[in-house]
Amino acid sequence: MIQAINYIEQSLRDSDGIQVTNPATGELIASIRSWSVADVSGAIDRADRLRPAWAAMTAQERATILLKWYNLILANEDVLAEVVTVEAGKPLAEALAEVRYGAAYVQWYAEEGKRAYGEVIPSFARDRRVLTLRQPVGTCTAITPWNFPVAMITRKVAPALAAGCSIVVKPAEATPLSALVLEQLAIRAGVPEGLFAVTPSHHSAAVGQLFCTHPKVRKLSFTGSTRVGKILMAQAADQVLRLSLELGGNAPLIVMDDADLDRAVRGVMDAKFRNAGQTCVCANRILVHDGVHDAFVEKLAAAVSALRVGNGLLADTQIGPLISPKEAQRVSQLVDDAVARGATVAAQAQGAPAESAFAAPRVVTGVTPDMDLASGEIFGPVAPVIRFASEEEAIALANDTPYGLAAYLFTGDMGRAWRMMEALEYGMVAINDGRLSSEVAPFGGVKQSGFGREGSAHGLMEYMEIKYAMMGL
Ligand SMILES: NC(=O)c1ccc[n+]([C@@H]2O[C@H](COP(=O)([O-])OP(=O)(O)OC[C@H]3O[C@@H](n4cnc5c(N)ncnc54)[C@H](O)[C@@H]3O)[C@@H](O)[C@H]2O)c1
Ligand SMILES: N[C@@H](CC=O)C(=O)O
Repeated sequence: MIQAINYIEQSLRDSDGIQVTNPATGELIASIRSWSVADVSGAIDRADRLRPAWAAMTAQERATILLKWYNLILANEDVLAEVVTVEAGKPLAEALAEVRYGAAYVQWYAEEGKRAYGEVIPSFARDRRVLTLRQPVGTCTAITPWNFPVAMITRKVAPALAAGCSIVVKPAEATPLSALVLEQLAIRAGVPEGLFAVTPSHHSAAVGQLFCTHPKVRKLSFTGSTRVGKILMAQAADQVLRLSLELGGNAPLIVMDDADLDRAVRGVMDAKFRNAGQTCVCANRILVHDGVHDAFVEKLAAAVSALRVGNGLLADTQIGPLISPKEAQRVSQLVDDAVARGATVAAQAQGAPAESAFAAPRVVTGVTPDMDLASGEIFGPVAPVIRFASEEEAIALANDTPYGLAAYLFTGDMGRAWRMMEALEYGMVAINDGRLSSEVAPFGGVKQSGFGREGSAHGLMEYMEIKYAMMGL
């Protein structure tokens, strides 16, 4: 049994609760308490009671505790990384990178909380003074997915705590263990127990409804699918609840005929195959100019064929399993459907065991926009290649989706890069690079990829209200 389970209090274990399994082996790792809706409601009440004392502290006092939490996460990074690998499947090196990435949000917001400045505004009258101040939103809730079980929590909880809010988090059922370890480390750092509460539950839909309707909740931050985001948005309308929605994507990665092809291939390997393709910002459609299509596909095929698939705990694994056998089956069906409609599997990595949660990394050529492989979110290690003939066609293809999270562009012409970046209807555009996530930058989408930003100074403002104060002299 992994060392990390020792971090989880005995009281949180329950043999009839949520069964957490290792997607690489199907083995049961732990069984933990599933919170009832009434229990979660109690957690919200408790978080709300603890909030005023936390909000009354100075930003520096909160920062001191958050920095202790940051240091504790780093001191336990190997344990946390192992938990992430065992419950989510991603290779250890990637899991460690996620833990450090997640910790970076805690450090960033510990510091940024001290800069939640107000304004003194030139007045509209000689005898009046106009100013603004920032105040914490209040008691918050969050619902998070399984694909980044550490970072998707810290990038909500750190700004919430830094702003002076309390927050109750329901993690994904597949990955509650890293969330519980994060909570324990926060308590050890000095965050009052219950101010940041983790409430894993089998009752996702009912807890979601509670988060939208509980009278003490002032905000819900959700990361997950567009389907569930829409349900929550409808439920939140009744009490005009403040929302942040970080939803699904269908990222285009455009390779122009003037691109450095080796660099573009490296970009696809980063943007497509991170976490076995289970990332909201994963390149979902590789759009390649006719003039370089064959040369590019040859290089990409060589790189994908060389990927090593296996259990994430093994040192040389580059691609772990998907989150469940059902997901692997869904991804294979998408490829089969595209092939039946005329596409070709141009390359495939070896080593993915059949009938399991593993999916073979593949390059599929001859894909057209109407195929399900191109129009939906793949969430697996498959790179569909679509040809185009002009800059205008590339932009039209890229924007022809209800999603608008991330886009990638490879070109050697800086004028074209600027022009195309502006024309892409996406919240984030990476030029000549396949990685854009960072705690210093505003992460978020447009269209049906949601609204709100996480990371950077903008992420703190998601947890603060502006109060306008006017004083007559
Ligand atoms: N934009 C981003 O920052 C971002 C980041 C990571 C993942 N995602 C998206 O998340 C999705 C993958 O994650 P997933 O499969 O866990 O998504 P999901 O929407 O199925 O689940 C996300 C969370 O919502 C909960 N949930 C499920 N049904 C619910 C309901 N009716 N009411 C309330 N909560 C409910 C789940 O238990 C889980 O905790 C992908 O679409 C991916 O693009 C987006
Ligand atoms: N991968 C994203 C989160 C979405 O999956 C990130 O880089 O933060």
